[in-house]
Amino acid sequence: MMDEIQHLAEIYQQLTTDVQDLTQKLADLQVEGRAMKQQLATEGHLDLGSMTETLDTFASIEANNRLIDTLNSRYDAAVVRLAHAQLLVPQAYFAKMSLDYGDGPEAFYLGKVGYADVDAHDLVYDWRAPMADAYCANRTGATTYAANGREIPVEVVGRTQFVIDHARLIHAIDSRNAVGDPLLLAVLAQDRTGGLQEITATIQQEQNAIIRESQAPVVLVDGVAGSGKTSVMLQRVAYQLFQHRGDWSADQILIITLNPAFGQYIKGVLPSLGEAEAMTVTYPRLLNQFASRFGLEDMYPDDEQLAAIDAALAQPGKAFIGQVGQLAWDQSDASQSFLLRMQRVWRWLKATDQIPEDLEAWLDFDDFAQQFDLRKLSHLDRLYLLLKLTAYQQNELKSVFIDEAQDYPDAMWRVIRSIFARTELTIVGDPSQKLFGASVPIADYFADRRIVNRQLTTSYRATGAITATFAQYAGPHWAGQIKAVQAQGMAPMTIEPNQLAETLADFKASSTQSIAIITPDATEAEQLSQTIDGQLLTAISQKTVKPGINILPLTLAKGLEFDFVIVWHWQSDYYQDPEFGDKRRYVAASRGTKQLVFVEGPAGK
Ligand SMILES: Nc1ncnc2c1ncn2[C@@H]1O[C@H](COP(=O)(O)OP(=O)(O)OP(=O)(O)O)[C@@H](O)[C@H]1O
Repeated sequence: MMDEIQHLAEIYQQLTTDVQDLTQKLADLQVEGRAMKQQLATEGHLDLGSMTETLDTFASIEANNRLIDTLNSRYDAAVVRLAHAQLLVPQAYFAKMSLDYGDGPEAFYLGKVGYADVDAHDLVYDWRAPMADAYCANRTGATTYAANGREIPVEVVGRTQFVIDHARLIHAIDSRNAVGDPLLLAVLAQDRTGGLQEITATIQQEQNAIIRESQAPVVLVDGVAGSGKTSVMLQRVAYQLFQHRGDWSADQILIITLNPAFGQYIKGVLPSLGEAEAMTVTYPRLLNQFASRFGLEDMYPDDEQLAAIDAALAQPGKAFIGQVGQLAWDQSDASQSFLLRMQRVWRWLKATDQIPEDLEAWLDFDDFAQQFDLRKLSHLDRLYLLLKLTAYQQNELKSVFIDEAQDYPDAMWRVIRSIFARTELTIVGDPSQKLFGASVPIADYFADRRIVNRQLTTSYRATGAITATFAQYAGPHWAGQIKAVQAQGMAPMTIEPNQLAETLADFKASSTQSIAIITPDATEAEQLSQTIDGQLLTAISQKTVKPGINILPLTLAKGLEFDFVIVWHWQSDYYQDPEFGDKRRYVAASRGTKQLVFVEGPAGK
């Protein structure tokens, strides 16, 4: 322990000194940059007299450009180094691995980002580095890890977890002697302040496998409530950015979320991992972004017949539906599908520079509908048809992440499959949390791509008692499989509506704890907010969950979590629905981490 206290003191000292030095260095580089620009401006006349002078002038411009480039890259490197040092100051590392590559044990400290001293000696290793896999995968003894396509043999001799607060070493836990995972339990017992937190220091083995999955372009994760699906998804974003550093940037990653409130809830996780925020978008918004590219108007995601359009496109080609390209159509193979023939026309139009200005005016949508016995095409139908016929793909995005996958309709998967045909996809969901609509077999949409399926069955979020309660409603998909890691805690209670105020007072929640009152719908949330002093969250507001009381409908509470959860009108028709009742109860009861209260009613039911 003394050695570790000493080691931390040295690293902490180095980090804090570096923060000061780098801050100064950046200021100096800025001054130097300004001075250089001024100098170049005064020297910058072009001497284009004789041939030799011209060459000299060009050579000196070249040399100056190189100077500016060097200065810029020194500046950029200092910015990154400063950001990393600042990120590590509060917690320089969270674990130590002793690895033996054949010549005795060597210590490797793992942190949120890697950090080296000026002589390039690694002080802290990035948790995403290949050898850190042996730690995150919880391996001991002789093992291997993959690096640069090779399997590296190594013996994991020791593993220590640390709880660190700046220069203070609070705990050092030797994982070989520890019972369970004390650090995980300590982290899970913390208050929920409103936003999701990164989980780097306590990533579990089955989660690590998903975060680091690199074999297949499509990863489908099916996980019980509170199993860390969203957390794993965000850690995987950070992992992919690290794997492809220098190649991918955060703006090439897209996260599709069910609602804007959820986008707010996950905001901040990636920056806390030292990465830039990824883009988040809801499905309707994504559709509208594509629509505007094709000059189409507002999309209504529900107004569609995409399955029928796909079926029509697969049929042999009938009559041509475009204003230009008749010749290419006539020359195409009539035994081929309508889709292939139209795509051929499109390629020909492109090759001959005849792409019509207004794509919508190019195609006769009514003709198409009539040929294949379809209803009049909606805006979304038209967009989809245009996407398919022009073989449009969004290749600027490298990786797309979809959370709460079970809640998206068939049409969304058809669009996603089509536009992201070459993009990596990570899709996470829980079939038992489906609150509405027909269930869709997601894997079927990606049958032509390599898919890896993974399951998460341990629930981390809640106490044992809460987990056992929501597990009752988990349905056949998870029957008997849900495991809890936390202690039993308090049994859920049931109260009368008139006991609500008193129950809220009893919580004595601290200022960092969050309470949710979950209602069947937005109207009831609004009504309750008139008598209860709390923040109202509705589908249209983009507010974030806050410490204190939040009043919100179940559809918005999805994916979020709170210290205390009160489920309002537990006996309403909404929760008794023969098809979705259990699923709604499962989602509602799985939102709380510490305490769960059911409010009876409405009266008479
Ligand atoms: N390995 C871990 N270490 C620490 N905390 C974890 C870990 N895994 C999950 N958690 C915590 O458990 C809670 C649930 O995680 P998360 O919200 O990611 O689960 P989920 O599967 O997306 O849940 P749901 O489907 O119910 O919305 C979060 O508070 C998260 O921080």
